Order: sequence, then C-alpha cells, then structure tokens
Amino acid sequence: MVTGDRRRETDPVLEVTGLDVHYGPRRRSRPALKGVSLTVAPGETVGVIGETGSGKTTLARAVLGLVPAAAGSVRIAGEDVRGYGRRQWRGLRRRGVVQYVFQDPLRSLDPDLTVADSLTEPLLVQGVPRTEAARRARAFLDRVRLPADLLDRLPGELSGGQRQRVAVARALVTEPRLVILDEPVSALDSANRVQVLEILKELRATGVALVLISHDLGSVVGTSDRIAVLYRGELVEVGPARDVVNHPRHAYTRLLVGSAPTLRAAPTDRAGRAALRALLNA
Ligand SMILES: Nc1ncnc2c1ncn2[C@@H]1O[C@H](COP(=O)(O)OP(=O)(O)OP(=O)(O)O)[C@@H](O)[C@H]1O
Repeated sequence: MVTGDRRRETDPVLEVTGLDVHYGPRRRSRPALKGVSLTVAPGETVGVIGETGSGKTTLARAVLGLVPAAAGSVRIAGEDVRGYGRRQWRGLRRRGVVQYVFQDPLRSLDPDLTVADSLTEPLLVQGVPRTEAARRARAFLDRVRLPADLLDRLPGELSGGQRQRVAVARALVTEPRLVILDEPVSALDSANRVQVLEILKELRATGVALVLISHDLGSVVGTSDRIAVLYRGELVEVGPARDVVNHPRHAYTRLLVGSAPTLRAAPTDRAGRAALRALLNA
C-alpha cells in the first residue's frame, strides 16, 4: 500500500487530477489532454463521451500508464501509478485491481489461447486452483450469455460480438475493482451492442467500477451513473447521466444531446445544431 493510512471502502478507485498529455517532439508538441480531473467511486460506472480526436483513448492510455503524462497525477485504488513500470502494472492486474477492454477484442485476447484458457489464465495467475478456475470460467461465460461449447475455440473462430463478450468476461472474471473499456461496443452491430451493454449493467453487481469510453452518448447513457464530456482534450462537463441528458450545460454537450435521436430530451433541429457549432467555434 502506497498510502500511509488504511483506505476506506468508499474511497475512489480512480482519481485523475490535472492530467496533461502532449504528443510529438517537445518543440512541436500538441496537447491531447489539458488539466483533466475525474474521480470514480467503487462500483460506479462513468461514461466518458467525446467526438473523434477529443482525447478519449489518450485518457484511457494515460490512466493505464501506456502514454506518459506531462503533468498531473493518477491514483488507482489509492496508489499513485505515475511512473509505474511494466512489472508494477502487471502486479496491479494480478492483484485484481485494474483491467481493460479495447475496442478491438483481438487486441485484448491472445489469438493462440482458447476461450477456456483466456478465462482461466488470470485466475491461475492469482493462485486460484485449476478446477476452481475452470468452474469460474464456465460460470462467467454463462454470465456473458455465451454457450459452454465455445470454451475450446480460439478468438479467430468466434464472431466479433462473441469475441467482445469473451474479452469482457476475461477482464471481469477476477472481479477487479476497476475496468476501463475503450469503445467496447462501437465495432458491434446494434443487437450485440445492446446485449453487451446489458451484460455490463448486470456485471456491475460484482461491485466493479467501470469507465466506459464512447463517441456515442446515446449508447452508454443508460449504463452510466455519471457522464464526463471530453471536448478538445478538456473535460467540459461531468454530472449524473440524467442531468447531463436533461439539462446539458456546455454548448458541446447540448450539441451531443441534440444530435442523439434516441435520447429523451428533444433533439435540437438543424438550425439549432448549427448555432451551437458556431458558438463552439467562436
Ligand atoms: N500516438 C500519437 N501521436 C501523436 N498524436 C496522437 C497520437 N495518438 C493520438 N494523437 C492525437 O491526440 C488527439 C486525441 O486522440 P485520441 O485518440 O485520444 O482521441 P479519441 O477521442 O480517442 O478519438 P477516436 O474517437 O477517433 O478514437 C488527436 O488529435 C490525435 O490525433
């Protein structure tokens, strides 16, 4: 434990403070994140929304230590992870603290491991006995609504939707405290998208906190407790999902809500959206 005192159950599992990330050589570096601060409570689901290029993947990668931060801090379950090396990150995953799921499940899954091996491996690493790991893997496959006869298949022998469910099951099988999911449903057709989001909603019962990254507010709002809106590298609005949809404060959030036909708030008409864009570009 890095913190000196005992952590409480209610302490945030993720605390991002004043995070700056730049890309490119120093003299020509461009900011991708500017002063981003966000906390996620145990068991909470936070949707991070923004258009293409707004910095969503950069935020996920910076939180996971895959890109360096120029300033700010990231604490996961109380540990200051800035400066952590590979071994320390592996340790965090082994201890069941943090996991992640990428948009392309082929990146989250080892192409040479069967579904059974993919699901049991993280448990075996934690020292769970083989028969118990196999039992839990089977049970988790059921939770993501996949039949047990897929256990012997390789990722390349699954459909995209099945693959993404296996990736979700693998990330959650050790019941980690925090899972970061970067566009987990955007490569899926609408039926699979709805199912994976439903599954995520159910899996919240394990007490896991989820950071659900998406360019599509409409698809994650029903699964998220809070919504954080990223615009040009800055978090411009964070609030309870219902408030963000019904009373968006920032012009960009209003544009997002107005452009999402599935949201209950009245969609903004074309002229309204043009006015909001003009406001944003002013
Ligand atoms: N490796 C990199 N080198 C240089 N610039 C990068 C790199 N990765 C991302 N960027 C730039 O940083 C900004 C944020 O990119 P990022 O991928 O985080 O956005 P995003 O919101 O995830 O977009 P998308 O929805 O298209 O995935 C963009 O302007 C992008 O061009």
